[in-house]
Amino acid sequence: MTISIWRYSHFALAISSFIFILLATVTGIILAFEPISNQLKPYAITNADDIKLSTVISVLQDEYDEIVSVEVDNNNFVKASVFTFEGDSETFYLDPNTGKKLGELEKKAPIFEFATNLHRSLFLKSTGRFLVGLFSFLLFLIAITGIQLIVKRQGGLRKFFSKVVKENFEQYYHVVLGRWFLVPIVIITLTGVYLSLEKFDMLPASKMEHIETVEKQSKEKLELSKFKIFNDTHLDELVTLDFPFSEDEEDYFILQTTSGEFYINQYTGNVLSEAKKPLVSQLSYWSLILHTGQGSIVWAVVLLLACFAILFFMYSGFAMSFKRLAKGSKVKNKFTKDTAEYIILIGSETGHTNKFAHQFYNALLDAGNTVYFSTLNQYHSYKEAKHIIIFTSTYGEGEAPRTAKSFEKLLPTIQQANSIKYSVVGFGSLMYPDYCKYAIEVDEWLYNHPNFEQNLPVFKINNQSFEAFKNWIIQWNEATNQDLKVVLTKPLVNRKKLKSFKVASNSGLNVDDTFLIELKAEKKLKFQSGDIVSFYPEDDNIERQYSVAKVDDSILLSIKKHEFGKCSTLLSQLTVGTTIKGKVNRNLDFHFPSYAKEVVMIANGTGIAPFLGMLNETNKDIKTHLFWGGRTKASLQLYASHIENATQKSYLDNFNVAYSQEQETKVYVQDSIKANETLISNALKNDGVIMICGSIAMQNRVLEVLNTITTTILNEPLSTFENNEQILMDCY
Ligand SMILES: Cc1cc2nc3c(=O)[nH]c(=O)nc-3n(C[C@H](O)[C@H](O)[C@H](O)COP(=O)(O)O)c2cc1C
Repeated sequence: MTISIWRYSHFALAISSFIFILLATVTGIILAFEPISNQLKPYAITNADDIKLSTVISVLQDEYDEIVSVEVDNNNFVKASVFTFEGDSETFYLDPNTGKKLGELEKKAPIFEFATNLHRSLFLKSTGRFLVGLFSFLLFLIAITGIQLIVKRQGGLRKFFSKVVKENFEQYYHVVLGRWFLVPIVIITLTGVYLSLEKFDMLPASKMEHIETVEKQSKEKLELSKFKIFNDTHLDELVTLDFPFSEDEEDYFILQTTSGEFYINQYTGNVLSEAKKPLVSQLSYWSLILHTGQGSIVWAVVLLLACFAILFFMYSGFAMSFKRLAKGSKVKNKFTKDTAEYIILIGSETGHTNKFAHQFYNALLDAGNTVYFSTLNQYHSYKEAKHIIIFTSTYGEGEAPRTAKSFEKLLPTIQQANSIKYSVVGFGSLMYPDYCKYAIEVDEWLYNHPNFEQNLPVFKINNQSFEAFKNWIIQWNEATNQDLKVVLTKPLVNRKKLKSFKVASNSGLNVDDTFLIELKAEKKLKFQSGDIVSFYPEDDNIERQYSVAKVDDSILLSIKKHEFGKCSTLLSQLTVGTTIKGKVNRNLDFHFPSYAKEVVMIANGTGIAPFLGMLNETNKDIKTHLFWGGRTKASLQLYASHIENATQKSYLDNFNVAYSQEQETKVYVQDSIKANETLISNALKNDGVIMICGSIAMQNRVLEVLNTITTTILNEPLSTFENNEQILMDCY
């Protein structure tokens, strides 16, 4: 079954049972507090498996004239019905070790009474009970379809618990919490269904069949505390013990335990007859315990958390669906398919690709072009088209996403009037072995099709990176001689929340127009190398981010000044003592992995910045390698002192530099990586971590080389190590 069918089923089930599940969950939250509060009361016994029934009987015999019954309820409270020496009849909770009364029997609190009725039957008697059973079953199906969705998303059952790609808050925690709470939710729902079936007598008959036992030889009268069965039974097994009604030998003890029922001679202690609890009753008992959390504070807390998780799933599920609909691929086309020169076709499963395609569509329109926007499923003939631009994600295991499923069949059946230039942009994730596979296939089909001519090679974008998208726009502009602009629309920053940073040093520009600037936060600030600092120049308020190195509690940034770059120009001109406002965001995915035995850092240009700080965080026991690519020897001067310092302290074991302009044959950082394939494969094999920081173009080249190394030397695709969190990236 394809992922869309699972998603639709999951969504349809959730929609159809929303109100009932909401009611059941809210009342479930209230009810989870009942066993918790019960377990905090002094009546609950914690060491029931240590206390023998015979002990309880002896202490009760000392304290009272006559015992009628002893009972342990589902809360682990021990109850006794007795006659006192004064002739009064009493029933109370007792301390099983002393026989002393601990308190009167308590009635269920009205709030729990109310919540129980609502939870069990919605105050609708049998109809309500039926509905609750039905919706419990639907919730079970939602959980099962959810498991299937996670398996598909993670790329197989084996990767069920591997790293989850974070697309947004709702999606991330829907999956993460889903993985942790699926088991409790399946248990809650199955036990709920079972209890409903029981109420409707839909379970097989469960009468206990007594079998008389051959009476033991001994007819000797024994004290109760010497009865073997009372010594063998502990309180964790006891349900009730009813004492004989009279002293007549025909009257006997009736002992009910969690496993069965026994009739016991009141003088000899011999078992007269016994019956095993049928499986159906045992399942009913465990269903009740597991569904209500009675008797266990830990399980009751798990149930409580599972109820909160269900509420979160409802919120996040609807939020995701709403966002997906809002991101819909519909655009009000200004031009028809036969009048537009530019045709944008998208393939998307969950709508993330659409925002990039919309930006490109608007940029083309703003530049005065005629554009038509549609999906790959609606591929047609286009009379005036000169360019087709395809934006498509990859789903399942390298398959077409939902809005591209029919494209492969349609393509050979439709003839275009003119030769059309095409460009394919693939959206995918390096966490999957078939990275952007569908986009690559589309590119191949068009390449081999007589109507099409390649304008740009297929371009792959990892995890919806906007920086990578901007890089593709640059390539597009160069290839088509255009100047399209795309901006990532971000909410405006609240300037009052920004922090002040004072410039402690500024190296000035080097031969590559690059500089190092050191900033000190004016107020105390917690940060680490690899975190991100953002600045918002006042004239456009657009966010600019830089990767941070922490050196002596200062923020060290390495920045390239761009000719028309507002922020890089502003920063390059800051003198010592002046201040700038910004904020630091934690970037937990790119912190130094101090748990690893070996770390390989790979960077080009200013991407070296976070590593300059991390070289202070490593130690002699962690093998640390740095691969850096720059233009010339002079480019390295800016960082030389930091690298020498780390080498002297033995924090850096090996520094490998690749210059692209120093000699005739250009050497790039990916070439150094290729030349050191044994070092790289050994590091990965020994659970080492590879960190990559720098340009997207460098990242793509390096990843290709790494993939070749892992597949040829280690027989594993790079995605295996990516899933293992052994590849950390921060590229722009
Ligand atoms: C269940 C699932 C399967 C995926 N399979 C792949 C895959 O095989 N190859 C890949 O490169 N990306 C894969 N991805 C990542 C998506 O292609 C990526 O997140 C993309 O940006 C989603 O865009 P869309 O929402 O427009 O479909 C998968 C994502 C999910 C959730």
